[in-house]
Amino acid sequence: MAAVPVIDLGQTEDAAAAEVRAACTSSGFFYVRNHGVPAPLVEEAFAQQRALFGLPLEAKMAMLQDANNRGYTPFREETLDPARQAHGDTKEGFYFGREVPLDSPEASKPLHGPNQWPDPQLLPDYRRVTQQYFDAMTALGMRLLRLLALSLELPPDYFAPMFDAPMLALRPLHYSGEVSDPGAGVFGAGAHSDYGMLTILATDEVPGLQIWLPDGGPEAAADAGAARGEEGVGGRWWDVPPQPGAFVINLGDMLERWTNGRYRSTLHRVINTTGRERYSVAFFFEPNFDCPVEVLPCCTGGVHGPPRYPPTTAGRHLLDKYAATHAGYSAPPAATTV
Ligand SMILES: O=C(O)CCC(=O)C(=O)O
Ligand SMILES: [Fe+2]
Repeated sequence: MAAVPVIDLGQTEDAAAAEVRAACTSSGFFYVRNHGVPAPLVEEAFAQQRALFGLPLEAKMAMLQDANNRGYTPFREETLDPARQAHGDTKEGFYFGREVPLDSPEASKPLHGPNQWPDPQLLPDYRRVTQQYFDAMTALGMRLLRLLALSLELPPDYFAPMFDAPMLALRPLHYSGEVSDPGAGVFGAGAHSDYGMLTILATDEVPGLQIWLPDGGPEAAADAGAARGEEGVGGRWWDVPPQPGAFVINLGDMLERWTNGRYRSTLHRVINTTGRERYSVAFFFEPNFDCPVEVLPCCTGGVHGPPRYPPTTAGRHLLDKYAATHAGYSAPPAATTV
């Protein structure tokens, strides 16, 4: 079993779903190819992100991350693994969400609102290209939802109504050339698991992404069932090398919770071993803010055991996670969001 298998989305949904199930219950990461997102669109989107990060610092600081989690996060602002990091991640990033106009009723929900787009005089094509890429990621996310549902032996459209007003975040990232030093607590991105349901990641050709798997690799992870490995104990970091033309898909904590731990939200990190700068674009694909997240009936009882998590909502789950890792962010109290 490859640590991170490549799944061909050109095959039948049933065949792809079987491979998705194997990946989700073992490493929690897989690549997809034949995904239908045109290569020139990915290239254009990367060119626009490079231009965005190339703007003067004042222009980026003018777009600083707002209360809805949209905008710029400077170098070292985010500390994904506070216990092991000497300082924040050696990366800068932006968040762009689903565009929600201020006069829309949705704008009153936390994490919803208008985006902070760069000045069109500086980057005339940025918004058009990035929105097109965002829409392509959304469509791919909807396809992956069908495979996930089938992989859990649910009807293929099971999750669709939970994604009719989804929380979506495109996150271009730029890692500096600073070489990481794990022993000294210096990381491109500290070890973390993603918060939400699904992440669709595109990277450039510079390596750096790693996942934590127990000794014995993905088979051992599958055998461990819902038990989560702990960094430093009985496992090691495995490289997830760039694969031209493919996206890296991984599962987040919300899906792990929904599946009662059957599907894995795997610890991962980015280290710089080359001294080169690196660009990646993550897309976080999450359900409607009010969507209940409660252990699925197919993942409890019998061998799956009783529910390990109390019910929550997608919005509450994300707000709690953001508050734990962003220096400048504090979640509104629970009473205002559920
Ligand atoms: O840049 C990467 O390869 C990974 C980024 C990541 O893990 C994240 O943004 O959650
Ligand atoms: Fe991540």
